[in-house]
Amino acid sequence: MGLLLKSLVPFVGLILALWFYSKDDLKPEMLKEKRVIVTGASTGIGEQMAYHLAWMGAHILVTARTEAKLQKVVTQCLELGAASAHYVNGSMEDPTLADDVVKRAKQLWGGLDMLILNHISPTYLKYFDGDVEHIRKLLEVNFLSYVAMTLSALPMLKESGGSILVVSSTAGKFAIPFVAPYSATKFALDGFFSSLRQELIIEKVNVSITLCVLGHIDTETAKKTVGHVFWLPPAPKEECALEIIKGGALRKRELYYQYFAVRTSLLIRDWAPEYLDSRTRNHFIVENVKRS
Ligand SMILES: NC(=O)C1=CN([C@@H]2O[C@H](COP(=O)(O)OP(=O)(O)OC[C@H]3O[C@@H](n4cnc5c(N)ncnc54)[C@H](OP(=O)(O)O)[C@@H]3O)[C@@H](O)[C@H]2O)C=CC1
Ligand SMILES: C[C@H](CCC(=O)NCCS(=O)(=O)O)[C@H]1CC[C@H]2[C@@H]3C(=O)C[C@@H]4C[C@H](O)CC[C@]4(C)[C@H]3CC[C@]12C
Repeated sequence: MGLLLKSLVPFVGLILALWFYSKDDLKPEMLKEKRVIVTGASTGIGEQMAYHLAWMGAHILVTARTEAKLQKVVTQCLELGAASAHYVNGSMEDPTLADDVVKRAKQLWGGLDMLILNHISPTYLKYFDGDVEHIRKLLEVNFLSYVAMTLSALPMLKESGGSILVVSSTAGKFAIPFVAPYSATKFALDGFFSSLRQELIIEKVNVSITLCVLGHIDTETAKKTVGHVFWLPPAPKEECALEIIKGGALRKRELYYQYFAVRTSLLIRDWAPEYLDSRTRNHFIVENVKRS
């Protein structure tokens, strides 16, 4: 036992040291003058990403449905130091919008360096009630429009050696109750974009894809939706937004936020899935969850 411990301690030390020194860092200059589209940026994490990109001096194009909110985000981005800031408003339920947004970027800048796919259609947290129309709508907005935007943007991203950031969730990696329709769309994103990443690598195309796996974040929507049913405190949206940009700029394969909670859950998922299922269920106050 003593011998095992003696040989284990330096080994763990070595792993920790390697991890610490291999940590890359984001330099704000990396985003200066970069041409970036952020979807779902009228509020929440998307809005915070737009502000971080602004103080780093990027060119920004934000999208969402609510024009008045987008106008405010654009004004704020310009005040923070964005190289330029514009918006396109519309619903991603409209299958032509994805291409329109990308065309606008081409018209404004002649190219694109980063595509941040972040928008989601509003969803509920409750027992699945058989509402297949809701699943169809979420697939359209949360999944198919991501694919459509990627297809339209790929030629410009190939030219610039750019990046695609796909904002996903722990609910796209393991079983979280009461979000079945939403969870299906996030698992679909992992399947599609992880496969596409493999193809880009095989074809030596210099476009990175970063899948961002987020835990519980303190956006207004999240507070309203889960405040009364989830025990664990949420993490700050401002820090989360910065970590996403950092992960994309450093061309990471996947980004986890909050890092330790999410990575630990993923480790448990592969080795003791039943334990992860029951631990996750225990984080919910099920008495407060609606049935329909
Ligand atoms: N908050 C959390 O706890 C977690 C969030 N995530 C992920 O982070 C990302 C951002 O989440 P969060 O900031 O909380 O979400 P918010 O609800 O705060 O923001 C969603 C954004 O999407 C836009 N949107 C909604 N419907 C449509 C539509 N039909 N077409 C186009 N845009 C639309 C909204 O603007 P408008 O209404 O004006 O259209 C808004 O800008 C999402 O991908 C989410 O899955 C992942 C894990 C946890
Ligand atoms: C509360 C969920 C996070 C669970 C988690 O990651 N826990 C840490 C791991 S552990 O439990 O094993 O320790 C949130 C995961 C998915 C979120 C939902 C989501 O992403 C979609 C909506 C987004 C919207 O902005 C807010 C409401 C959501 C339904 C959101 C609610 C919180 C989650 C269920």
